[in-house]
Amino acid sequence: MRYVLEAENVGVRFGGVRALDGVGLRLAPGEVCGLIGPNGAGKTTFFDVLSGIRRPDAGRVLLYGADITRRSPVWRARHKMRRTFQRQQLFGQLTVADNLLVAQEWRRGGADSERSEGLLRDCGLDGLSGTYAGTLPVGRARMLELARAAADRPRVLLLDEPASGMTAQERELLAATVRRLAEDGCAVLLVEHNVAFVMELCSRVVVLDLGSVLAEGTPEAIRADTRVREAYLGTQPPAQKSHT
Ligand SMILES: Nc1ncnc2c1ncn2[C@@H]1O[C@H](COP(=O)(O)OP(=O)(O)OP(=O)(O)O)[C@@H](O)[C@H]1O
Repeated sequence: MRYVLEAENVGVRFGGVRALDGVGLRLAPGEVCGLIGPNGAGKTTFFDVLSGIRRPDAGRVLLYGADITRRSPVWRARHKMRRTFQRQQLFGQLTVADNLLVAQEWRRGGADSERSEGLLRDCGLDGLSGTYAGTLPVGRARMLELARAAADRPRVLLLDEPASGMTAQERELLAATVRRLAEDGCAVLLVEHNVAFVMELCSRVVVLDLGSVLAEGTPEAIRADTRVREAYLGTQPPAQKSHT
């Protein structure tokens, strides 16, 4: 099996805090993998390491088997890795269509209007291409972030809380779009507090706790894992209604 993205033994310290300690993860092409865990487990720090925003104190990150640990976020983006953030990072003063155009043209790749139109349709944004991104309601803005991240046909997508602030209907659209991207071969890793959403969408789930991988497996195996229930799932609100 040739993995798209691999993390080996990743460690990050903030002073005396071990944010990550010996974390490993492998993503296969076309896989949708969920990363869950309690607040402070290290999920965002791990995303920062994978996307090149933070250099780990230990361990390596590999893209198609090549060590990219010291490569910049821009280098990674050029090599088809894309990430979204917990906080929205859209160009609010540009239209929906121009947000996608920028995502395609920044590396002088040229516009791919067919791709843009397809994504806008998939993301429920057709008809809004002339709208300023800054005026979109939160769920739509999140979908635009996904569309923008996907505009340049990434091989790896790292999505940080993509469903937060979305209605149930928007979450369905999000799930369908992520599935479609994965069917095209893109490997997707998503951090998400809405566990029901993760369990529904992902074929594999990794649980981080206190900076280490506590468990990894199918959604069924993770739900049944006593350690996961004790560390995390037991503390989840019933049916994750807090994120509707
Ligand atoms: N810049 C920083 N300086 C110091 N400590 C930090 C920094 N960033 C994160 N930490 C600490 O590292 C640990 C992991 O934090 P991180 O934000 O990665 O967790 P998380 O799983 O993403 O949490 P959340 O679900 O709340 O977003 C926590 O103990 C946090 O307090």
